[in-house]
Amino acid sequence: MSRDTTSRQPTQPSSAANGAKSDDVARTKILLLGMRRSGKTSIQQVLFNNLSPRETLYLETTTQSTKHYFDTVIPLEIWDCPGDVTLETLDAPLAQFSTVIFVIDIQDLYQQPIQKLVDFVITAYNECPNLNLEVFVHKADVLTEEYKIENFRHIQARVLSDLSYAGAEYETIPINFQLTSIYDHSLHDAFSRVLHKLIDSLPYLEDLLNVFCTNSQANKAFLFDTASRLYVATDASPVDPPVHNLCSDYLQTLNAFGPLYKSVSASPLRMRTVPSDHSDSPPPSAPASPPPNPPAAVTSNPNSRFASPLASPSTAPLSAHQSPQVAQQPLPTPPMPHPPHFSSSITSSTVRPSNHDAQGNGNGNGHAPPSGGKPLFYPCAAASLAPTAAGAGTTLTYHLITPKLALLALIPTGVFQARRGLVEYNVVFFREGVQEICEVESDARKVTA
Ligand SMILES: Nc1nc2c(ncn2[C@@H]2O[C@H](COP(=O)(O)OP(=O)(O)OP(=O)(O)O)[C@@H](O)[C@H]2O)c(=O)[nH]1
Repeated sequence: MSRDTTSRQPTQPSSAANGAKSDDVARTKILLLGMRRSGKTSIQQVLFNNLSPRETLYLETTTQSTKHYFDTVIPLEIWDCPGDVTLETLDAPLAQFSTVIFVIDIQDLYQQPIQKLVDFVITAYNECPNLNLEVFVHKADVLTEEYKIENFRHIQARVLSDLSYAGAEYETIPINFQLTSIYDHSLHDAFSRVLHKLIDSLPYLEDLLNVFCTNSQANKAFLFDTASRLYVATDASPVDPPVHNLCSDYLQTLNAFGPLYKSVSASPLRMRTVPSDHSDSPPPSAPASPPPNPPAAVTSNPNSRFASPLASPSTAPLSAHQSPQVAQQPLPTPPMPHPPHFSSSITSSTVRPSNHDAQGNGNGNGHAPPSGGKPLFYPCAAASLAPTAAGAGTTLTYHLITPKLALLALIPTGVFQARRGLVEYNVVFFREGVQEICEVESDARKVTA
C-alpha cells in the first residue's frame, strides 16, 4: 500500500491497486471516512488485501487519501482517507461516490466524534441528497455483549437526535448503522450489505439463487466473492449469522488450499493422462454432452432451465454421468485436510473441467479464456455437517462459478447423496446465468475513449 509519510495535507489521492487497475471501466466509488485510529485502513486491508486482523496493529497512520481497486461483480474503487480530511480537502466531488462509510469507534461516545459524524451527514445531505450513508460502529469486539448493544444504541440515538435538532429536514435522512469488527464475521456481513445496494443486477442474481435453491432443495445459498469473502447475493430466505459464518469459514479453508488446485488444473497434460479414481466420474468413453445455449438475456426467466430433484420421475434418472459438467476426463481428487471449524468430513473434492468453458464460451466477469486456449477449471467441494447417521444432516457445498465468484449452498445430505449429479447439473445452468450477468455488467461499464 502506498502512503506518503511526509505530507500531512491531502492533495491528489494516490493509488494502490489490489485488483487490476484499469482506466477503461467505470468504477463504483466508496469513501471511507472517520476519526483517526477508528479503523478505516484496517477495514480496507482486512477485506480487500487479505491482511490478518492482528497485523493491523502495525498499520501506519494514513496521511493521504488513497484509492484502492477491487474487482468483483462490479469494479470498486475504495478511498481510504486520513482522519482529519474534510469534504473541502477531499479533492473530489462527493457526487462521484456511490456510498460513504463513516467509521466510528464504539467507545467514542464523546462529543467530538459524534459531532463530526453529524456535521458530515448534514453537509453530505445538502450536497448529494441521494448519497448512500452507512455508519460502521466499529471495534465491537472490545466490549461485552451488553455494553456493545448499549453503546451502539447510544451512538445511534445521539446522531439521530442531533440531526433532528439541526433541522426537521435532516430527521428523515436514511442512515444505516451496523456493528462491525475485524475480529469476527460482522465486518464481512456489514460490507456485503453495503455492496448489495451498489449491484444493479442484484435482483437477477437473487432470482438465480432462488431457483437454484428450489430445484436443488437447498436450504440456503450464497454467491461469494472468493477473495474478499463478501457475499454478493443470497437467496430470499433470511441470513442466519451462524450459517453465514460457517460458509465464510469454509470458503477461507478452501482459499487456503487454492494453490493446490491451481497447480493441478494448470497442467492440461496431467488432465489427459491421470486416470480417474472418483466414483462420480463418467466412463472414459462417455460422450461429452454440451449444455444448451446460454440464456438469450439476463432478464429471461431461468426457471425452465433448471432440473429439479423433486420433479416428475422422468427427471430422476438424470445422474452425474449425464451431467455436461463431468463429461471430460476427470482429475484425481486432491488430498483435503480436515477443516478446523467443521466437525464433519469432506465428502468430496474434485477439480473438474467445464465443457462449456473448454469450448471458450461463457467466461463471465470479463474474463476471457486464458491465452493459448486453455480451459478454465471450476473446483467443487462438499463437507457433511452432521456425519453421524447416513443421509441425515446437511451438506455444505462449494462450486466455483466464475474465477472470482463461488456458490456455497446448504443441501440436506440425503438429497445431496441421492441426487448429486442433478445438483451439479443445476450448477451448470446457474453458472451460465451468473456469467452472463457478469458479462452484461462488464460491458455496461466499459468506458470508450
Ligand atoms: N479491537 C479492534 N481493533 C481494531 C479494529 N479495527 C482496527 N483496529 C485497530 O485500530 C487501530 C487503528 O486502525 P487503523 O486502521 O490504522 O485506523 P485508521 O482509521 O485508518 O487510522 P488513521 O490512518 O489514523 O486515520 C489499529 O491498531 C487496529 O489494529 C477492530 O475491529 N477491533
